[in-house]
Amino acid sequence: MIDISSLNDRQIEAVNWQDGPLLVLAGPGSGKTKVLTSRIARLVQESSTKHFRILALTFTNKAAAEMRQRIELLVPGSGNRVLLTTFHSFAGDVLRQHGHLIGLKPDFTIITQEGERIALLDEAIAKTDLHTEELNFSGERLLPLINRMLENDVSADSISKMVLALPADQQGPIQEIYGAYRSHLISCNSLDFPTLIAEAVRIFREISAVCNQVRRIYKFICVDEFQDTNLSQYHLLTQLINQDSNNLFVVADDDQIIYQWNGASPERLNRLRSDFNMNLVQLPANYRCPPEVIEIANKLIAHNATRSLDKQNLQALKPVAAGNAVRVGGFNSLDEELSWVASDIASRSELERSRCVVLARTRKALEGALEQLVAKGVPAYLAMRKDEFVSAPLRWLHAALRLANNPQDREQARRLCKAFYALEGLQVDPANVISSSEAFDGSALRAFANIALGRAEIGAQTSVFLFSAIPALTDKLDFRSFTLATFGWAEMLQDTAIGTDNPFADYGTEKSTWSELVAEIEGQFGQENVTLNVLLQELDMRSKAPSPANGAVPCFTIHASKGLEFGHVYLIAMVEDQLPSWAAVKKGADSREMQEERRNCFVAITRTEDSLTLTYSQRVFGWNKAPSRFLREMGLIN
Ligand SMILES: Nc1ncnc2c1ncn2[C@@H]1O[C@H](COP(=O)(O)OP(=O)(O)OP(=O)(O)O)[C@@H](O)[C@H]1O
Repeated sequence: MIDISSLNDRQIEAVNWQDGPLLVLAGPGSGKTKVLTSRIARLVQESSTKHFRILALTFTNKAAAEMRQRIELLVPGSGNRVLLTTFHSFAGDVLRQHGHLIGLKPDFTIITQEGERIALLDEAIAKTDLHTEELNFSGERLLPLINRMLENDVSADSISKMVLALPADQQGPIQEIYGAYRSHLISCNSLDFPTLIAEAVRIFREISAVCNQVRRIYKFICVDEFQDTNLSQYHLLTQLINQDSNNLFVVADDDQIIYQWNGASPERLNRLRSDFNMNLVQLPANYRCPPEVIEIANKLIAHNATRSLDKQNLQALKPVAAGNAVRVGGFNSLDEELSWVASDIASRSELERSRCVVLARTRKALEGALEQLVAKGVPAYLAMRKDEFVSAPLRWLHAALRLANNPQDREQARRLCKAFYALEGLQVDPANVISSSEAFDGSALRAFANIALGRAEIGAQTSVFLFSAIPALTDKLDFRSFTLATFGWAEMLQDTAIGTDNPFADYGTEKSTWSELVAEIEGQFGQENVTLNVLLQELDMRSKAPSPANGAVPCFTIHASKGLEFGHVYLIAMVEDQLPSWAAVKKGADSREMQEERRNCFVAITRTEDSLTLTYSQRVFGWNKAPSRFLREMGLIN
């Protein structure tokens, strides 16, 4: 039996929820993750003789990995009964299995770079007969609109309504370009993040056999952080629900919607409640924050008009501790402010320092904070997504694997040759690689090896490596042996490397990141199910940023801090035009944008376990700024 004795009554009610739809409307720090993982563990344990599976959808790989670990601890060996994954990864899985029904091959490529998406959109526009010069259309100009259409799951049926807001002469062309972009991606066997979801929805909608199969397998569906779903993700979810049982368990907090710009919306929660007639359990008890923080959080969020009408106030369960749990500091300039913050963090013991975080609405303010921390000898880092590896050995490995998977990929041939030059100092022309690949059954990778091996300047170690590893990879697609062989080769080159241009900078860190990511993917799918395609697609969905050094102080945007908790929170640059943002201030006090900014502030302050420090300055980036209106709304300044 799962031990739920430490849970409160409402948490227990949610954990023991059996069939039918339930919305767990819960504030920050109320144990949402605990409830979700305990319920899944209980369902698995109580149905050990059954074969159905449970699907749990999250928004980040990190959240999915953490929950998988927690469930594994509660019910060891539960991996084959539970699929804990992100919306995008789930859609990728569906498309690998069923994408052939819409003309997609299982080894499709995921496009993560904005520039590549723009180029594909330009190609799609060129394929139409439209005179786009007159309309001043380009991929760069249209991509944001196409994104919005994809986030809103615009289909062939609904598109004419969606484009009504555009000038009359643009409506027809935009409809055509939207269709052309989706078809072009499929003809290139490529998808970007929004089309991953959109094409999975299309399969479910158009091919009922697929939809029914998925509904039969997944008897229970759970969603974490539902408030972040855009319409397209919502449609994906609704297709999965078996209408007879409606076993949908959703955890959400409408006060933590901070992805409105990405298609999330406060109305979606209301729609869910009416579409599925959801039962409701609220978790207002907060185990994380000091009562002083809860008091200001309640005051702040009460100013938002679009909350669920029946939403209960947060209740503080932590006792009041000695000392000030909330501090406010006003300064003359941002430099002075950040210098004070860095000194305050530096003055803490090593242990307490490692429990600190610096939060800001924008990266620019965080860069200043990082500089000040480092100057005061405090190890710190800026969290950011890293889409591609940068060290030459990892770039070479990644390009080689991508080329093995997609033998005629010109871009990967170019990257392979570039990384090879950095490592071996030998120039191979990518155009030559592609044009000579016909003689190697279309394999650009074998053509590359043939050209490189024919060059007199090639080193003996590289020769041996290419001669044995490339055919082994292209024949069996065994990425594990190839990875080991590549690391071995790279390390031999590293030992003899000379010169100042170091192609091995970051190699050690990136090698560890590679291994961690592969282990995470194998943990999600089971080692035997991770083929080369699965590996590459899942790698594309993950950040390649290294794990931070132990004890280093994170400098996070508020968005990056979502779902996390920290001993001491420093929320900096609390001025108008930063938090709230300039765009929200321009839209006005009652705008949707201003409410989203208020939720940003709410998310930031509720990360606090022990102490919260809010700082602002008169001069920020050279401009005079007023203190944030949120400080007043929280009752912290007059
Ligand atoms: N019944 C409980 N008794 C004691 N501590 C609890 C209980 N439930 C949750 N907690 C603690 O409260 C903290 C917050 O829990 P959790 O991380 O699950 O919050 P959350 O609701 O997912 O928060 P957020 O919305 O901010 O991401 C954790 O440290 C957790 O251990």
